[in-house]
Amino acid sequence: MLMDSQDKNKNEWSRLINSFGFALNGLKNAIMKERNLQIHISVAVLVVILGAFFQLSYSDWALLVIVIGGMFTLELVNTSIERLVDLVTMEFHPLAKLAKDISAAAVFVFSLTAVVVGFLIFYPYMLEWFMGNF
Ligand SMILES: Nc1ncnc2c1ncn2[C@@H]1O[C@H](COP(=O)(O)OP(=O)(O)OP(=O)(O)O)[C@@H](O)[C@H]1O
Repeated sequence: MLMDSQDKNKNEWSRLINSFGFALNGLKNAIMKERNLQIHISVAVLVVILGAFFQLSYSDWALLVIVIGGMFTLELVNTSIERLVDLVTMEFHPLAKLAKDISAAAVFVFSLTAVVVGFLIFYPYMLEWFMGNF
């Protein structure tokens, strides 16, 4: 009985470790193949450097982390939808077009949101910096 529950626990752990492995594999594949994701990573790095330069507050960092994480997540979901559509059909199909276009629209809407949030976060710091330096 004790052995059974130990085996079950071990099984649960190995399933958990396996699913991390699958997720990392998906992440690696998307980063290596998706140009948009590479652009987002470069922009995120620049934004983090800018954040360090302006010494953002904890709450502003938290907002930035949510926006950057959300952007990556959405881009990964978009990539996954593109792959799924390609798996279903390589022929031209109006529904395939709609699925890809709407998925791309979701990324676009969040990108605009991220730009606005970024502006709202950085504007006061930039203003203060300009006031102090000019
Ligand atoms: N099977 C299809 N049927 C109809 N339209 C399609 C189909 N596949 C792609 N499209 C259209 O062509 C556009 C570009 O397709 P593509 O597969 O190159 O996707 P993408 O958004 O450029 O993604 P990526 O280049 O990152 O793989 C889509 O947004 C969609 O409008």
